[in-house]
Amino acid sequence: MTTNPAHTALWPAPLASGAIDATVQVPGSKSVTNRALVLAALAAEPGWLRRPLRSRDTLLMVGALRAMGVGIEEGVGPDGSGEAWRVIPSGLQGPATIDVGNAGTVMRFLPPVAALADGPIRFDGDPRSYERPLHGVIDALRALGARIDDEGRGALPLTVHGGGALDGGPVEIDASSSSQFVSALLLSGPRFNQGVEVRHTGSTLPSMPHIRMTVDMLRAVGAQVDTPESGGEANVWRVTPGALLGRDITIEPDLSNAQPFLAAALIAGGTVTIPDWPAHTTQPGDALREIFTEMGGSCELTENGLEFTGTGTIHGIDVDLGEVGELTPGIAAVAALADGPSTLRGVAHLRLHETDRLAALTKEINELGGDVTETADGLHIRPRRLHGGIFHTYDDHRMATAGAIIGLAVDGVQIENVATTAKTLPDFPEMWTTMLGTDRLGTDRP
Ligand SMILES: O=C(O)C1=C[C@@H](OP(=O)(O)O)[C@@H](O)[C@H](O)C1
Ligand SMILES: C=C(OP(=O)(O)O)C(=O)O
Repeated sequence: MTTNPAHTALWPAPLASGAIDATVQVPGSKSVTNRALVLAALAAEPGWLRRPLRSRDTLLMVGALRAMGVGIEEGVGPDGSGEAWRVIPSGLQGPATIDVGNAGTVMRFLPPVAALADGPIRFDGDPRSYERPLHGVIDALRALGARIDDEGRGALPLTVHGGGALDGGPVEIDASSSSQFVSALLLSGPRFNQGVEVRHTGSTLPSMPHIRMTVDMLRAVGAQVDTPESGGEANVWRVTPGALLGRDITIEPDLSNAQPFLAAALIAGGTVTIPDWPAHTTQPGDALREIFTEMGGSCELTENGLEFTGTGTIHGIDVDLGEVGELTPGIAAVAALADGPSTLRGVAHLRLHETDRLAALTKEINELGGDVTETADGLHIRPRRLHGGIFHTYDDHRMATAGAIIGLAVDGVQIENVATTAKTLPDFPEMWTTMLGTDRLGTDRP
């Protein structure tokens, strides 16, 4: 949880001056875009991604796949509508160097792809990427036949010495620190000689919706995925070897990135509409409909999208966020403004996200006068009257949006390095001020 001295620019978070009435078009999902890119790159024929997210994490994925020889071209979709990427798979080649930035999806989903390449693929990234768990992917790939040189670190930086193919087969992993270990092995599984059977052996498994997203998206491109022992929640996934189809897919809006805008209606009152909210989705952000309703809002899925209405009165909540961990910073920010205490549970693994999110939220909310304590697996938040001050973000996009949420109700909040939102939502500051009808200084537009 270190502050990057290069990123000390301060952004005055605008106060909400009244009830909000806005429609906010949220760009594509990071998680869906990066899975779609990997699956298209591994397919046996070209495919299309329409309305992909263009942000740091997805452009890193594009750059990495291109470095291994995959063609990714700008274009319009086959029906002529919307911006799109055309992905043209090819024999994966090294040598190549891949910058993972601080993208969990890139650092975890691509080593299995690299194991299928011909030649060495070097992985490096931001300093924080060295600290994020990767051992589950490294150990599993070795067990499945890959050669990886990590100089004993069990983490980045490392080199995967791709042999052009991988045996695959059964493998056990402990994915309690990140569901992305499971997703990573499943996504490339159809291309392993024997497919893959992943058994999770740890006691907890976060972010199940993201694993369901992986399974659904694999099936949508023709892969066979079975969950043999799924009496309760699945902990074994079997992927049969086989060719993947090149599809034409439209990326759903990022529902986790819709969070700050929905939160704005909750805090300021009024209605925020998010067009194209999917009726059925594996995205964890869909849980916001229930969570933010319990916290005082109401919502309706209409032909315009999700219409979410708040009154300005916010209730505390006691909730297990283990399945939807990436929503925690935004929920914590709203909870700090509620009329009663909140307990957020099931998210110990957030200590190893972009930053230690439990420590960062505690410190930053408390520095504004709040009363947050860390628990073994989450946060207790007792709302207090907050005051202005600098809200540090630790290179974490969701810390920046959490600070902006608090700034709606608290005068004088300044977000350090709001540009870190570029990880998944590069236009956040402009989208935010447009929604509020204010300019950068928080003054009303004529
Ligand atoms: O697979 C994915 O796209 C993601 C899985 C989750 O990771 P963890 O299981 O590591 O929390 C989530 O927090 C992350 O933002 C995206
Ligand atoms: C945890 C997150 O990202 P990553 O994909 O880098 O794990 C996140 O976006 O909240």
